Amino acid sequence: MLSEPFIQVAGVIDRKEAEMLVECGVNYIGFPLRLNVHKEDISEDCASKIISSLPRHVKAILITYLDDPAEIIKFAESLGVDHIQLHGNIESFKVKIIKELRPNFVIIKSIVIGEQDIDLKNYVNDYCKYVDAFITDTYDPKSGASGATGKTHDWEISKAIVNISPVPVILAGGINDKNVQEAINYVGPSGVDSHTGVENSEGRKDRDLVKMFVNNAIKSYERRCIKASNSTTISDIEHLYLDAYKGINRLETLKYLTVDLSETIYIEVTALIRLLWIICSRNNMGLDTKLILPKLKKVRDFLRLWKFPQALYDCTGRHFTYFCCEEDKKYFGENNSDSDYYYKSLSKEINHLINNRFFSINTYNVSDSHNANMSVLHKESERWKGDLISRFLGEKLKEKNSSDYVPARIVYEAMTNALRHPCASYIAAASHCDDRYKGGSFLTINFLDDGLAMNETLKAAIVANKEIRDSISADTHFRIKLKIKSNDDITYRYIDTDVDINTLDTEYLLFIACLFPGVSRDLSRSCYYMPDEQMGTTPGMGLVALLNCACEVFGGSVSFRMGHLFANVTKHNGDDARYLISITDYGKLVPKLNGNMVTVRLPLEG
Ligand SMILES: O=C(O)c1ccccc1NCC(=O)[C@H](O)[C@H](O)COP(=O)(O)O
Repeated sequence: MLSEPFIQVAGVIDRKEAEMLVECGVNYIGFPLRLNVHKEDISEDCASKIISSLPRHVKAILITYLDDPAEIIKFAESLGVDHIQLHGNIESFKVKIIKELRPNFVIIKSIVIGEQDIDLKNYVNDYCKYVDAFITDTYDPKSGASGATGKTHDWEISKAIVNISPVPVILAGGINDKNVQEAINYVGPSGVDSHTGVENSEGRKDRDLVKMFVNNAIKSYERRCIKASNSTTISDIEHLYLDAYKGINRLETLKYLTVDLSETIYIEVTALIRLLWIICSRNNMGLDTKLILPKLKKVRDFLRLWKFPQALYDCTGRHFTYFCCEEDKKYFGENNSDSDYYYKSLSKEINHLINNRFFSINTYNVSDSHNANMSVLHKESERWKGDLISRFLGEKLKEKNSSDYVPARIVYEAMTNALRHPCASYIAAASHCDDRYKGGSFLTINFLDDGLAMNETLKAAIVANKEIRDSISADTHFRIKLKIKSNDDITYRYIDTDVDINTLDTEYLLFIACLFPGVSRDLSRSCYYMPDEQMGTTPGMGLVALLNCACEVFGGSVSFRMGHLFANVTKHNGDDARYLISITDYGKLVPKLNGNMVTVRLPLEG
């Protein structure tokens, strides 16, 4: 694991220089040794002495052209380093051997732009399994050097590598105090490296240049901007989020983050919810997020229509304008009163739910008071029984309402779970019609909370030896077919819901166990627990009822997002399994998400 922000300077000449780099805030020092083109700056003996004197937070990196795994390991260990930058043409199977022999080694593989004609995608796919990061560097055809050239390369190529690589990418080659900000903003690397760019005319590292290089790099890293596309869906926001996380600069540590919606001409409600979640969690950690609003007035009006300003206020206690970039504040008033004005002028049955695309986003603060939580539940599920929505659903849903299985029931079941288990401070419920999802037309209802992920809650209950399963509802048994996607592998397995949950070993199974009948008994940890008799539901059958309504009655799907796992549940047609659950493990690509996200999709006519 690399620390953040990654700022490397390579080629120290002596101990004094190394101390100066540390004082200036450099956290990685590169020692180019055993090279076949360059003369070394320092003897191996002297390098080893400097390495042993570095403070713990500064890491030494051995930069080498060696390509024999045993020799590399021996050399690194004799120097006292566990970070290696493989700068030569070492084959991937050899990198694999190093990783297997020394899993604790942090391996960075160089990709020298212009040196060889390689297929970048294949190269990245081939090496990424065994390396912790890539570093892009410049080839100088005149001197034949592939490092310390002082020359930049085509950043478009490095940017493409950042986009395709699942591991962090560091940018090197001609980087200095003057271009480092532009380089970070353009390429979006997870770290930067400089050698000759911070040297004076005598080839010694210059304190002022190093200081400016480090400070400018840090400034850029603190102010990352993520830009949404013109048609912004939840998966776009997810990808922006993934990309931002892929680097070592995580959203939760970035001091300032700007989300640029300026080009957006269409935005899904679920994308807004995802954004809401990101902004709220950052706000809770005291980190600042700014929004550049859509240029198109129609889209800014949609934000009002979906009550996004109000939702942000509900979740953070800060007015929407707090999150707007200075020049955008004029679009929304100093308080949220202009959104009330908008509603008054718009009402007219909210333009028949905006020309038949039914949009809503409601955010509720939830508390530890039973009455308050019941009123939240009541408010949202009653809203779904209202005339206008019923009429809309009656016309549009493929499976027409039957008295028991109206979407209000789905809303009720989803909200009940969100209120009971995760100890959340807010719950958001949003809905919209999406006619672009997998070619069909769907009503999408999205629930989001900021509490403890359901699988974590279950894990905690198991560890605490709590009674987690209700015996009556656990009598309902069925079989699930699991499809597990992890990296490039897909595996299938069957699981019956009558297994003993305490014996479930993997995280996937624990995740799935949350959907088993009867699970819920006492998962509430120390937070407020709503007695089942007051909720009026069978214990532990909330999620089962939700799956039953959405997948079987309406022929739709339910997706769950917990931690770094994502599961999509559909009715299974084929063997004796009742549901097909596809699990995608984002693994190390994303940190665990705090909270739960449940998305229900119900097919619509036409
Ligand atoms: O730094 C070296 O002397 C070196 C020599 C041969 C291969 C690689 C080398 N260094 C790799 C680096 O990480 C350099 O810092 C990188 O090439 C950037 O150098 P510069 O363009 O001078 O900033």
